[in-house]
Amino acid sequence: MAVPVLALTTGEPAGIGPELALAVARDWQQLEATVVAVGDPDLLAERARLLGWSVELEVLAPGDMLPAPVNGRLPVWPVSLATASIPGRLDTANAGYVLETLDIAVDACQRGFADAMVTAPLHKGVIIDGGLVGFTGHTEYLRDACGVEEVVMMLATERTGRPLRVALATTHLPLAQVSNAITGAGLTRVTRILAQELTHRFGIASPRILVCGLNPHAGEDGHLGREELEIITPALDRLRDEGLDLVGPLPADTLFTPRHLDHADAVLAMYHDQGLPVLKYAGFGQAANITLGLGMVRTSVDHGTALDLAGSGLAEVGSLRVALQVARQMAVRVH
Ligand SMILES: NC(=O)c1ccc[n+]([C@@H]2O[C@H](COP(=O)([O-])OP(=O)(O)OC[C@H]3O[C@@H](n4cnc5c(N)ncnc54)[C@H](O)[C@@H]3O)[C@@H](O)[C@H]2O)c1
Ligand SMILES: N[C@H](C(=O)O)[C@H](O)COP(=O)(O)O
Repeated sequence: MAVPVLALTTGEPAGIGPELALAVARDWQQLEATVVAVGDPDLLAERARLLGWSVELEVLAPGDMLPAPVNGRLPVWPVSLATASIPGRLDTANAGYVLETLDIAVDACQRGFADAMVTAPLHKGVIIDGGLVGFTGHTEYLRDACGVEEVVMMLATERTGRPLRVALATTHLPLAQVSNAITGAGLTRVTRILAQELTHRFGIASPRILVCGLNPHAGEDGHLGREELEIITPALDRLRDEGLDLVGPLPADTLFTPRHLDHADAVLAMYHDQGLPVLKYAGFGQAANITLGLGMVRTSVDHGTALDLAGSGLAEVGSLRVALQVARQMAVRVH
C-alpha cells in the first residue's frame, strides 16, 4: 500500500480533541501516514489562534488528493458546528456535529478514501443529552454504523516493555447489568473476534489469551459466584475445542502479574473497570483504544475530553500519537 490515509475525527469541540489534532500537525514526527482531520475548520483556526500556534488548514473533500504531511499543515474535511464552541463548556447543540464527523470518517473508510479512522475523544453525556438516547460510546455507535453484530474494545500499550493488550467482554454498561450481560454466546463471539483480529491485524499466529473470572477469586469454586462454573468455563472449553489457546478463568487480581502476562498476547476482562484501570495505570497517555471486528480499522485515544484542560494547550498528545501509529500499522498489515 502507498502511505495510508488516516481520518482523524476531532471529537467534542469543547474538549481537548481539536487542540490535540493541531498539536500533532505541528510536528508529525516519524508518522508514515497522511492524516486528514474531520471537523470544523473555523473551530480549529480559532483554537490555533487561542493557543498562539501556527497551523495552516487546508480544506478538502473526501476523495480529493491529500498532500504529504508537512509540519504546521493540517488537511481538513469540513463539518460545520451547529453553534460556536467555548473550551470547557459543553453544548448539546453540537452533539449532532460530533456524530457527523464519525459518519463522514466511516463513509470515507468504506469508500476507500481513508484506510483507517482515528477518533479524538467525545463526551458521551452531552451526546445523550443532545438527543441520542442510548448512546454509550464510539465503540457501540461504530458497531451499528458498520452493521456488525459484535465488536471488541481492546486497549493496548507498549509502555510496559512488552505489549499489554486488554480486551473487554462487556463495554459501557452499569455495573449492576454486567452479570446478566455475560452469556456463553456473547463470550464466544467476543473471544473469537479477539483471537481472529490478533492474528489478522497484529500478526500473532496463535494468540494466547488470558481470561478473567467475573467474581473475586474467579468464584472460589462456586462459593463466591457461579458465572465461572455455569457460563465462562463451558464457553472457554467449547472455544478450546476449536483450537483457541485460552487460559482461565483466572482470578483477575493476580492475573495482571508478570508470571501470567509474560506468557500471553492479550487479556480478556469481563467488564470495563476490571481491565482498564490496570491498563491505564501501566500506560495512560501511551495507550490506544482499538475497536476489533468492525471490518475496518478504528483506533482512539486512551483518555476523555479533559474539559479541565481544553484550550490550555497543556493536554498530552502521546496517546493520540500512539493511536495514529497503531492505526497506520493495522492499515498497512490488512492490505
Ligand atoms: N475515546 C473517547 O472518546 C473517550 C475515552 C475516555 C473517556 N471519554 C469521555 O470523556 C468524558 C470525560 O471523561 P473523564 O473525565 O472520565 O476522563 P478524562 O480522561 O477526560 O479525564 C480524566 C483526567 O485525566 C486528565 N487527562 C485526560 N486526558 C489528558 C491528556 N491528554 N493530557 C493530560 N491529562 C489528561 C484530565 O485532565 C482529568 O484530570 C466522558 O464523557 C467520557 O465518557 C471519551
Ligand atoms: N472505554 C473507553 C476508555 O475508558 O478509554 C472510552 O470510554 C472510550 O470508549 P469509545 O471508544 O467507545 O468511545
